[in-house]
Amino acid sequence: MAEELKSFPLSEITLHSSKSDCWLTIHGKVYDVTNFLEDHPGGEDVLLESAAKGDATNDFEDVGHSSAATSMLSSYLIGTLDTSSSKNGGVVQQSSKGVKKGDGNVATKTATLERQGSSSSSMRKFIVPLISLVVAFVAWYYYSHSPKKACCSHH
Ligand code: HEM
Repeated sequence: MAEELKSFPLSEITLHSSKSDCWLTIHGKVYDVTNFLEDHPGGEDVLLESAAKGDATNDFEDVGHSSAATSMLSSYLIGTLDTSSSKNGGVVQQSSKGVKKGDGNVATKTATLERQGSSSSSMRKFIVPLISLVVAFVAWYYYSHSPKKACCSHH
């Protein structure tokens, strides 16, 4: 009898990050490691930290766990990661960073545009009087060196 695994959004997994209730997700599967905390050769703290993030995939892989460790996972399996919540503004596996990064990029782009906008407008503020000055100087130069003046001067 194939049991349907329950699916949990990442936001719910992160709620279970205490010593007495500790869930984490690795490769899209959700594990309740509460009873494993004390037995984990890497210590309980790392598990609790990963649980607080929810997605422990990278942490688990970075350590280079043995195949024995990987096969232990199945005994703690309680469900799968619900990725559909991302469409409703939720967070998905490995994408909480991505989402934030995306927002960050938009913010950076906006800031850059704003900066460009303000710099180009300050450029205009600077260039307009400069051009007026140049025009005024050229006008004065031609006026004071005009042939008419030279012709009518009696020096
Ligand atoms: C349910 C998930 C996990 C299981 C079943 C598990 C199991 C194991 C096992 C059996 C070992 C001994 C070495 C080996 O066989 O590879 C180990 C070591 C280790 N684990 Fe995990 N682990 C899990 C999750 C994590 C997570 C999320 C981290 C986060 C960083 C982590 C960090 C470590 C570290 C640092 C060691 C090395 C300990 C040492 O060599 O002193 N583990 N783990």
